[in-house]
Amino acid sequence: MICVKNLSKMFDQFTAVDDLSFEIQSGDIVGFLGPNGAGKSTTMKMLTGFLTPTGGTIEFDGQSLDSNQKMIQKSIGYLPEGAPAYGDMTVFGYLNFIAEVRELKGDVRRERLKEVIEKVELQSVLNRPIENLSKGFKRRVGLAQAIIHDPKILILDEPTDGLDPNQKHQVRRLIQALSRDKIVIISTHILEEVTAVCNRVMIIASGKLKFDDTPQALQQRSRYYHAVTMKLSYAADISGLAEIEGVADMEVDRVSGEVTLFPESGQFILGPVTDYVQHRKLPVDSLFVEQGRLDEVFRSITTEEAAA
Ligand SMILES: Nc1ncnc2c1ncn2[C@@H]1O[C@H](COP(=O)(O)OP(=O)(O)OP(=O)(O)O)[C@@H](O)[C@H]1O
Repeated sequence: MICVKNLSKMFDQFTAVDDLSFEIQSGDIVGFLGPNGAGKSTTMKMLTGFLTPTGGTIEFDGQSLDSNQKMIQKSIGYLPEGAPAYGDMTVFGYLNFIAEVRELKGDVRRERLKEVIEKVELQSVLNRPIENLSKGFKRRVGLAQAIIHDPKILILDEPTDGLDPNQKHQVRRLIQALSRDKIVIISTHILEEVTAVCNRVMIIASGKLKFDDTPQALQQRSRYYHAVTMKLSYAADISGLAEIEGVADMEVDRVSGEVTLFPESGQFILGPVTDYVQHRKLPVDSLFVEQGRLDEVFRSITTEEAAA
């Protein structure tokens, strides 16, 4: 378990991380979200012992990071932002070097290297210098070095940054497969990533924790949660839609032409809306219940902070 209390980091007079407190249990895959400059990387660097906090405490299984850094770092795998590596080394040379640094020896090292290379699918580039690889392969090499010693805690700073959609999918699957019995913390700008991979979301803005709950709870915060959106095949009189019982508001998207009906608090309006549409024979092409729009909640949570 990771226990963080009142963590802060100042760079001169600037507060990058401001009084963060949270606990993370084994099995948690935490999505760490926040706008640019929110303090995600700084927090991750403090969790991994690369940066010393200005204030607060970090404990792993009851042991303070401050006084047990070397021992705790052995159980952490870290993919820093941008996945830095020694560019002139070959992929195999680099991973072998990291395995050595992680004190893996003999058969265990050979086995781990084989396993990780297969898992991250690096077989085709093993003898190529890292600097000549595509961005996607560089990220994968970064991921491989982070997991080589089978750490209990994985801290991944934007692991899918710069990957194409197929590679993103592959890395997410890999993170999910790796996550059993581990703590995984990933920072990302991709909101869909948290619903695809994480069971917990933490949002920070200006160094402060603004949200800490499940991805579903985040979606439920959206004003679109359980709204009904429909598209009509041609213009029709829709004024009555706003009068349906349980409907609080109606909006028409000028670009897409979609009509969205927002429910009153706690109401589920799909039934009355479909009844109305059928009864009035409205020319509806598509109609669905919204699950909540993450970009909208993210904006409202992080700009509340800016306004505060
Ligand atoms: N070494 C440093 N010296 C001074 N300021 C720093 C330093 N490192 C980070 N900062 C500042 O601290 C703030 C938080 O930076 P951080 O990199 O943690 O944000 P982030 O949430 O990871 O952002 P991004 O999503 O853009 O990677 C930023 O304003 C950044 O400029």
